[in-house]
Amino acid sequence: MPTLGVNIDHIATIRQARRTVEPDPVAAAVLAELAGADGITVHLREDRRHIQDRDVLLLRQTVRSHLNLEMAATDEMLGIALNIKPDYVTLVPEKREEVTTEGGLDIVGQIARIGEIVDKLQSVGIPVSLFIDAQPAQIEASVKVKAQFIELHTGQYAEAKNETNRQQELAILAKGCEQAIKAGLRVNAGHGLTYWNVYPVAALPGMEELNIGHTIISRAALVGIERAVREMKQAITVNSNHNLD
Ligand SMILES: CC(=O)[C@@H](O)[C@H](O)COP(=O)(O)O
Ligand SMILES: NCC(=O)COP(=O)(O)O
Repeated sequence: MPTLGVNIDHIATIRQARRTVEPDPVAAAVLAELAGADGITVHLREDRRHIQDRDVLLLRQTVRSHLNLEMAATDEMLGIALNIKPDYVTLVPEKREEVTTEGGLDIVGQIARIGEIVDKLQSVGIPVSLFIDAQPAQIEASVKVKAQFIELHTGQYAEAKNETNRQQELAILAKGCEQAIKAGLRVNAGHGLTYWNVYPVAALPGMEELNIGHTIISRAALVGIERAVREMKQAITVNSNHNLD
């Protein structure tokens, strides 16, 4: 069964909604690791809508499992990655206007540029994963640029409108996973996975790691609300510094 990389972007989304200091993704990463996360994933977007540079710097020092830095294939991000040296980098496509990552990275269409970035990162010992759709040509191109990993974009599977469509998307992922492993790539997957749809993807032969964020942070907000309200009632009633852990 694959390991779990917990994406903590949406802890930062809540913080940035108020431009304040809580909740801190660095603290969330510690708690996620204590709960069994095998890795921590953050997406440092060019528009800095959630994760900030400060977060990545601190996470580099505090993460005890492995830190996966998702980033666009730009010179700015390359500079940050070379400086911070995460445990691995996942190159992802990015559009300012999108609500979340909409598709896989087009390796075929920018093979020279991606190859150059993969080389630069790997020359200083940073393994690279490419976030792609499970299309044969994109997988072949990922082999050509010598990436170690791909991360299969599971968004279309997650958004399937009915069971037939879901099975079709799962079959595409299964085929892609098999093709990639045969070609020597290591395979991760993620995007839009939830408690309800994760198992069939986790069960794909050879799948190494699933990166999951939004559904975990959503659930954390709900399962944590009872305690949070109780603690606020306590803080209102007792005139002392509330000792939150
Ligand atoms: C590439 C990818 O799938 C993740 O980056 C995920 O989408 C989280 O990033 P956002 O929360 O910014 O969409
Ligand atoms: N690369 C996918 C990821 O990190 C998490 O995506 P999501 O679970 O927040 O959709």
